Amino acid sequence: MPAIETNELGKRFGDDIFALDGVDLRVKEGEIFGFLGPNGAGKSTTINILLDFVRPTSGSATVLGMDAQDQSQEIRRRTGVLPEGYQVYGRLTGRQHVQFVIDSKKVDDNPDALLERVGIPEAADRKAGEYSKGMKQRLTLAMALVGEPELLILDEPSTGLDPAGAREIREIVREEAERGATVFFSSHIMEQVEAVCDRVGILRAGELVAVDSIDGLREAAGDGATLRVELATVTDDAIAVVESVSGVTEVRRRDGGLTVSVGNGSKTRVLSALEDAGHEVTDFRTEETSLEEIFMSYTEGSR
Ligand SMILES: Nc1ncnc2c1ncn2[C@@H]1O[C@H](COP(=O)(O)OP(=O)(O)OP(=O)(O)O)[C@@H](O)[C@H]1O
Repeated sequence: MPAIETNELGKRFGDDIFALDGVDLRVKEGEIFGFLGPNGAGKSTTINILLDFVRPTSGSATVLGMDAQDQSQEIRRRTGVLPEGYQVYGRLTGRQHVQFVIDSKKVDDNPDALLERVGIPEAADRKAGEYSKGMKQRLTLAMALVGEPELLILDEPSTGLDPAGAREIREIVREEAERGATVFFSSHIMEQVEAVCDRVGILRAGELVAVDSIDGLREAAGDGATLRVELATVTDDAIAVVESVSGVTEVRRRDGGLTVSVGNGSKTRVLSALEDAGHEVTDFRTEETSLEEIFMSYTEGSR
């Protein structure tokens, strides 16, 4: 049974905003799934439908094998959610927030242990209205972790966090997956996604344009690569030589060398063209396509 499944899911706002258009998504049990897409692609709308905060206009969705609309209460009981833009209750303390979720889920977690886990134990007795943005985000994560949920749905969990906070989130996500939970999270931070996700889905203008492991996406993106060429001296002539090699799509001067985007088969031609023109190449290596480049290729309309 998939942890999340949508069938031809569609959502229209008003007459002409198609937030989702026939999305078929399957998230396997136990995996860490990154849900990517540019602003307005429909990520939050999808998440809101899974949790029955928003009703679809077509298609259907199941979460943990249950219908997202008919069994939403049971889904929310078994799911930990970090919603986008969660507003804290300014007058309640951090501990009271977590205790509230503990009580509503009828579990007996220790709120202080959860606040400790997300890195804000010393703020337990302070009013959440006084928390910084990152502290509020950490508090919201602690609330999502209550009751060891089978599924975690995190909408932009790293928003507002400093680098240490982002790393802690990655650790928590991994720990949760090791415990057996499925983690579904949306993010714009590609390094974060690349570091923890088993698979990613890329949404673009309401349509799912790719679903695969990052390596799978890299393969599908073709044989294009980025070359790093170190030269004894970088000159305009060297740049012109590289630009004239067939298959080269972009040449950038960076630090003491060149960063070159090339298609399949052009790598060695770049090297020989430079040497033929009398330029001394001191180092030459291929860089892996980053998730960010893959993301851009799917979402900028270039494929
Ligand atoms: N309540 C609403 N009323 C009208 N349009 C809406 C509503 N909620 C979302 N939309 C529209 O649906 C589309 C998808 O929005 P959504 O918030 O799902 O995108 P997103 O991928 O989560 O974006 P972001 O990365 O900016 O959070 C956008 O065009 C948005 O304006």
